Amino acid sequence: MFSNEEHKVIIVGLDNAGKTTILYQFLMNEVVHTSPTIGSNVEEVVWKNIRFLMWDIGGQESLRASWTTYYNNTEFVILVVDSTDRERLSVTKEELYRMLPHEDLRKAAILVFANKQDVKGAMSAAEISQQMNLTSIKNHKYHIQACCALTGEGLYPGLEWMAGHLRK
Ligand SMILES: Nc1nc2c(ncn2[C@@H]2O[C@H](COP(=O)(O)OP(=O)(O)OP(=O)(O)O)[C@@H](O)[C@H]2O)c(=O)[nH]1
Ligand SMILES: [Mg+2]
Repeated sequence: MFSNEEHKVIIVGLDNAGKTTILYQFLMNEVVHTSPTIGSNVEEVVWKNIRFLMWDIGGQESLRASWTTYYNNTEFVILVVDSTDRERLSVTKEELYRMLPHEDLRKAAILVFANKQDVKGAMSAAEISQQMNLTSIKNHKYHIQACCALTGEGLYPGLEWMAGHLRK
């Protein structure tokens, strides 16, 4: 059955995590030159006849308070983690657990991308999952996927997971 429905996705995470790079990999299968996002980018990504409306939101500290203004009707949260940034993983964790109880995200499923796996010494998805205590998440569907936005590796397996968890 063909569904014309559009599935809203927000892409969040700290500055420099690779959110914008991921959005444009999905859109064009290319690495674009990025600069820090002020505000947001929005693009429609169509994959296997599924339409995702993807909002890529700036992750700088001063912008994080505005993330909530994007939550309404969100079906998927893609949380992008810079797997090389051990120092700030706790900040990402705080941001995640601040988001989860929000009423507008009550039904959202969470996909965590452990990005920058091409960098030597990057934390594995398992390590990030453990540090972020993802198994404590009880009221949301979630999945963690290792990826590299520069090559695109791991990105489509992430979309595949989302496709399996569309809101019915
Ligand atoms: N080595 C490596 N670098 C990456 C990867 N993904 C993104 N980058 C680089 O990381 C930097 C930041 O990427 P952006 O996509 O602009 O990050 P962002 O999350 O959108 O940042 P803000 O807009 O400030 O929130 C850029 O130099 C990217 O080329 C990756 O998988 N591996
Ligand atoms: Mg950006």
